[in-house]
Amino acid sequence: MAPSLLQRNYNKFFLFSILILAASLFSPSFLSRSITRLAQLKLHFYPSSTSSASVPAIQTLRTNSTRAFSNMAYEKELEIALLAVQRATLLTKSVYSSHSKGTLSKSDSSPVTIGDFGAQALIIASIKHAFPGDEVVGEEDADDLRKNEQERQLVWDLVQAAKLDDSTAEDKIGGPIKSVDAMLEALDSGRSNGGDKGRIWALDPIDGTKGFLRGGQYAVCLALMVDGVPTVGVIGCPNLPVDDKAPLDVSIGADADDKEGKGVLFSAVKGEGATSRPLSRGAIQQGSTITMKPLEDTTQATFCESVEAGHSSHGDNAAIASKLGITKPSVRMDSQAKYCSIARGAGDLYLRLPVSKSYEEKIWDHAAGVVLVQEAGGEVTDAWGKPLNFGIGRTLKENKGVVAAPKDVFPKVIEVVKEVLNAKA
Ligand SMILES: Nc1ncnc2c1ncn2[C@@H]1O[C@H](COP(=O)(O)O)[C@@H](O)[C@H]1OP(=O)(O)O
Ligand SMILES: [Mg+2]
Repeated sequence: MAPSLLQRNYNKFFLFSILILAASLFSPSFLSRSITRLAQLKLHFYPSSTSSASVPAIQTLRTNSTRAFSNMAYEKELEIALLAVQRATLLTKSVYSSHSKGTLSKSDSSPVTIGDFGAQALIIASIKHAFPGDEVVGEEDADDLRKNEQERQLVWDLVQAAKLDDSTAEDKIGGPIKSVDAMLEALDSGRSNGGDKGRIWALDPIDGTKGFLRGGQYAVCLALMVDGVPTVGVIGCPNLPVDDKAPLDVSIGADADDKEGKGVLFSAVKGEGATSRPLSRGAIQQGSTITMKPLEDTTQATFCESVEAGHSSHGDNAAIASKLGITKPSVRMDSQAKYCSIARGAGDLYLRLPVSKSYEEKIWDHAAGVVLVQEAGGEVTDAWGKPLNFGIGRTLKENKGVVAAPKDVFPKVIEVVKEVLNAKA
C-alpha cells in the first residue's frame, strides 16, 4: 500500500533530523541554525499542529487570495509583525495628535524623536516575546534616553498608553512592556550588525520623519531577513487612503493629516504574495491581495520619488522620466509609502537616484518595501541594475540608489536609468 502523506512527511522529517545531527558533529553552530529550520519544516509539514490558541488569529488573517493560509510559510512571523507594527502605529498617531509638531528637526524630545524611540521599543519587545533568539537591526538605541530623564519619561508614558483594543492580540505580542528598564533593554536590542546568516529583523520605527512632521506620508516598517534575504515585510502607513484603487495624485505627500479613517497595513511573505488591509486599533483585519498595475506602455507611467531633493536626485529622476516618455508629474512622498503605492498599483515606478556619492542606503529603509514590491509582481535593484545586498551589514554598501518597476517593463526602465547615469559619468 502506498504510504500516506503523513507517513511520507514523517519519513522526510526523520531523515532530515539524522542528516543534521551528523553534520553537527563537524559544526556545532550548524546545529542551532538547523533546529530553527527544522521547527519551520515541522510546522510546514503539520499545519494542523498549530496550537489551538492561534486559530482565531489564522481566521482573522485569512486573505482573499486563493492560497490556503494554513500552508503559508512564516505564518507566525507575519502575524507578530502585523500586530507589532499596528500597535506601534497607534503610538505614532498619538504622538502626532498630542504633541506640537514644531520644527522640522530631529532634536532631543522632538515629537519625531520620542515617536521613534517609543515605536522601536514596542516593536522589539513584540519580536523578542515571540522569537527570543532573533536579532534586530533597528535605527535607534537607548543611549540618549539613558541620559535624558525627561525624554525617557515622555517615551515611557507613550509606550504604556499604546495598547491594542483586542486583548488576545495584545497578549500575542507580550502585552505592555513591564518597566522602564525593560523598555530601554528593548530599544538597545536593535544593535545587530546584520549579516547573511540566520534570522534578522530590520526595523525603521518612523520612516519619513520629515513627512511625519509636515503631516505628509510616513511609515512604520519591519522586515524579517532570512540569511540576508528580505522574506517577510510589514509596513504601516497611517496617512495613505485605505482604498487600493484611490488615484495617486501629487497632493498625496503633503498635508495628509493623520485623520481616523485613513491608514493601511501592507504585508508580504516571500513566495506567498502581498496584501493590504485597513489599519485598526485591535485584531488584524482581513486583507486583500495587491498586485502592481500591468504597464505595457511606460509613457503612461506614474512615478514616485522622495520629497527631499537631498535623498534622491529630482533632476536625474526627471531625465529618466522624460526618456521614458512619461508626461505625468512625479508623485513626491516621504517614506516606504512609495513602495506600498506602486505595489498596490496606485503608481507604477519608484526612482531613487543617488545624490551623494558617499551615502549608503540603510537596510531598514528598504527591506520591507522590497519584499512587498517583489511579491506584488515587481522587480527592485539599485540604479545600475545590481541586486540589493541586504546581507552585508546595516547598510546596502554595495549598491547605489534604488529602482522599482513592474517585471515586464523593468529591463527597459533600467536601461534608461543607466543611460542617464552614464551620460553624467
Ligand atoms: N543622502 C541621502 N540619500 C538617500 N537617502 C537618505 C539620505 N540621507 C538620509 N536618507 C534617508 O532617506 C530616508 C527617507 O527617504 P525618503 O525621503 O524617500 O522618504 C530616511 O530614512 C533617511 O535616513 P535618516 O533617517 O537616517 O535621515
Ligand atoms: Mg527611514
